[in-house]
Amino acid sequence: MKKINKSILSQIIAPRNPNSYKGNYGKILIIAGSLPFGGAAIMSSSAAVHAGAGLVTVATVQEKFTAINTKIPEAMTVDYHNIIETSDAINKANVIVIGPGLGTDEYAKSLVHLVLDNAKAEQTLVLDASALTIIAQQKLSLSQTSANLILTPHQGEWRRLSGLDIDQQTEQNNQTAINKIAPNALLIVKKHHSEIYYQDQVSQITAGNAGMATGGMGDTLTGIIAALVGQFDFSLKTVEAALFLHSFVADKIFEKNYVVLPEMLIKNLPKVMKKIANNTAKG
Ligand SMILES: NC(=O)C1=CN([C@@H]2O[C@H](COP(=O)(O)OP(=O)(O)OC[C@H]3O[C@@H](n4cnc5c(N)ncnc54)[C@H](O)[C@@H]3O)[C@@H](O)[C@H]2O)[C@@H](O)CC1
Ligand SMILES: Nc1ncnc2c1ncn2[C@@H]1O[C@H](COP(=O)(O)OP(=O)(O)O)[C@@H](O)[C@H]1O
Ligand SMILES: [Mg+2]
Repeated sequence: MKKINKSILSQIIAPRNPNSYKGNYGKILIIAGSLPFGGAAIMSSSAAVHAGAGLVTVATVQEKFTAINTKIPEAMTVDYHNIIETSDAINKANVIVIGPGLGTDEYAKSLVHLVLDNAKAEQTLVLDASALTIIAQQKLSLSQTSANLILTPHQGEWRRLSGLDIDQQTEQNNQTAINKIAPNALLIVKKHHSEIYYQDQVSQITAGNAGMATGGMGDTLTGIIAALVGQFDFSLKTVEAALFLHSFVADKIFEKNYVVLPEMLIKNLPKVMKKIANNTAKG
């Protein structure tokens, strides 16, 4: 299994073109949150904004708009109960994230169907958390969508999707399972030293720490992945860089802190990315 190290960061994260504007850095739509899980939508969208996404829209329940607007004024909001506005936002996005804090009720299920039915080839779709649980419960096929697919289950969600118990989640078994579920998808199995499976290539990050074992850390990762794909386009390397960046920033924080909270990680993203981009520029 290939190990992903720090060098991946400077292969992807580059200085910005002086003549660029927000439209050059990705339109991200994050379909997330529900009454009990407002924080997931906040952490995912805040991570996307701080990792450099040009425009971020959160589709969620109206009750959470004030919290989102207060915490992340950069992000726009759409009421996901308004199907016309949500469909329009799906059409306009470069990257769509669905699942963090969405819950698994009938309405959440209909949103997962809406996205799977409407995502287009030039878009990237990140399926996380509740969306993965819905796909597993309903045995939904992922073959009808032509978008680039990124699945980000933790080991418990991967168990639901693949039917593999955690001690059976070996490289070989995971590869066979993703080839059956969605052969063209990029799969991240999240754990200590997360693994990436994509078109017969398997890689693993060596960064990451137990301080990250806190609610919202995966929601944060989805925002970082979306932001990097929005800025640097979909590729295995872009997703490897996003996964590594998440744990790399967390490791720096963990040197001096007992736990790594999503907010601490998110706040550090612009500075760490600037340092990487400066090094990239130096060659
Ligand atoms: N502040 C918030 O709004 C938060 C909302 N969250 C949302 O809560 C919903 C439920 O997600 P959960 O992941 O909590 O619950 P799940 O029920 O999907 O997964 C937890 C189950 O997986 C098992 N498991 C095995 N290996 C694991 C691993 N490496 N990491 C995590 N669990 C593992 C656990 O033992 C447990 O049985 C999702 O929509 C999620 O996005 C969470 O992200 C936490 C924070
Ligand atoms: N002990 C650990 N070592 C390294 N990374 C960890 C550890 N615990 C959690 N993480 C990382 O934190 C994130 C947790 O994701 P997830 O379980 O989906 O969180 P949530 O749904 O609460 O946002 C994953 O990226 C995972 O790899
Ligand atoms: Mg999660």
